[in-house]
Amino acid sequence: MLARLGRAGEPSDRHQRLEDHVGVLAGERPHGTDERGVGAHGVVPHEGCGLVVRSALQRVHGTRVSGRSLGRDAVPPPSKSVAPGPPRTYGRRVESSNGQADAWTGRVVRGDRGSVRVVDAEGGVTTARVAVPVSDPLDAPCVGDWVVLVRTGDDVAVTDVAPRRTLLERAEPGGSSRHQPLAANVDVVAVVVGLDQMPSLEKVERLLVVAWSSGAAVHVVLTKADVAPDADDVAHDITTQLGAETIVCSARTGVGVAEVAALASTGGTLALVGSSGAGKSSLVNALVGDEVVATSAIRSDGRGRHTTVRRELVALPGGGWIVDTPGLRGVGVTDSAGLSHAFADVEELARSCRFGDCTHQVEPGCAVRGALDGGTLTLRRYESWRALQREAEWLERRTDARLAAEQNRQVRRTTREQRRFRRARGH
Ligand SMILES: Nc1nc2c(ncn2[C@@H]2O[C@H](COP(=O)(O)OP(=O)(O)OP(=O)(O)O)[C@@H](O)[C@H]2O)c(=O)[nH]1
Ligand SMILES: [Zn+2]
Repeated sequence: MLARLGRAGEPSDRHQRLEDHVGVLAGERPHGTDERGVGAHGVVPHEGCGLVVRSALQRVHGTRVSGRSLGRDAVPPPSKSVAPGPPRTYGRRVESSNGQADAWTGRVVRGDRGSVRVVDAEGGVTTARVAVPVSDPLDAPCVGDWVVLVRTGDDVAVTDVAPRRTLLERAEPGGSSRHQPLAANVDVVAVVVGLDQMPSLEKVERLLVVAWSSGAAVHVVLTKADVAPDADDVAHDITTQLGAETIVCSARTGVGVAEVAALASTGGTLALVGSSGAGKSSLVNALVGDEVVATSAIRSDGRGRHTTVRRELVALPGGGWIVDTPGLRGVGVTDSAGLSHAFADVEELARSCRFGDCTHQVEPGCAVRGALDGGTLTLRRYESWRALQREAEWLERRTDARLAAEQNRQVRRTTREQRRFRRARGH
């Protein structure tokens, strides 16, 4: 199995590793990154699948294009085509070493429990069973992942997931320390905020932390500008108070939609996050120019507003890809890396406090309190930072405790098995 990126590492280290893993399976390189070779990334063939995955991946990357291609003719055509068709570079059929199975690569456009839909180079979509070990929910292939598919008879299985360049994730609802993958290999995360209500800066800050934790670039998209005469003032406040780049748009009138599309137009992947009803699905429809995602307004059963149940990767007409995520009601802050980005101003102040372990409460020489007193930092932002920081720390402790408990269970299981084995052999 391919190594998964750990989330527990030092933020900068994690992001460096994310960068190092750029484009392992991708036939096209994400914008803002260099073309890199595959072999250097330590891609390991999946044990027992009988395929030379490494050379397959090299071929996908265009470093080894010669040789026989047996997949194409040996395999029934994929079930369906997506429109508009994805770039042909999205994956390629690859050679099998045993002549019994064949394999190819592609990108997950939709993830369901236990199965995924994968688009390949020809634009075909295949539903495949997930056959990679998933001990942590984060290991499960999710939308945006580059995967290796293997066909054996009628069975198509995902046998490998490429290391993720970026990963948008959230803490599972209900206070659990488990994390849920939302979208992988995203280049830009847009935090979508509906201007039909006065946006809560704390909520936007929370979403910004989640967005920055992914390792992708981040923008705030203020939508429904058609019902907000003060849209530009709100944008100004968000830019100055939260330090985030902001786009004002309306799915209804089309204002600013091209600007949002430009975030992904160089072939990148754009993910939308935001609370339920913010206007994400409507924005996807406006961007794609089609009713591709059900919006709240056309839901007929009247049961709540959680309309976008499926997070599908959709091709944008002007290039690039977009994925909508379900409305995040209670988003858990997943790690401190995102916090450092979303509160870069406050964390920079904290670094210049006199004491390294300053709690920014009563200590002399506290730069944070100094900024509060001097009026350059608002109490609102300071309190929002403290609250999210406490939450991230709590979650990290819970995660460590859970991982330790799982490790203990594994050790006990192995010891039990060894004992049984020795007994069976008469020792
Ligand atoms: N006036 C106005 N209303 C909009 C706009 N975009 C969306 N809406 C309305 O806002 C409501 C919610 O829009 P959705 O696009 O379904 O919101 P969502 O963020 O996808 O919601 P979830 O799928 O629940 O996460 C619907 O009634 C839309 O018609 C806009 O630009 N202007
Ligand atoms: Zn301090």
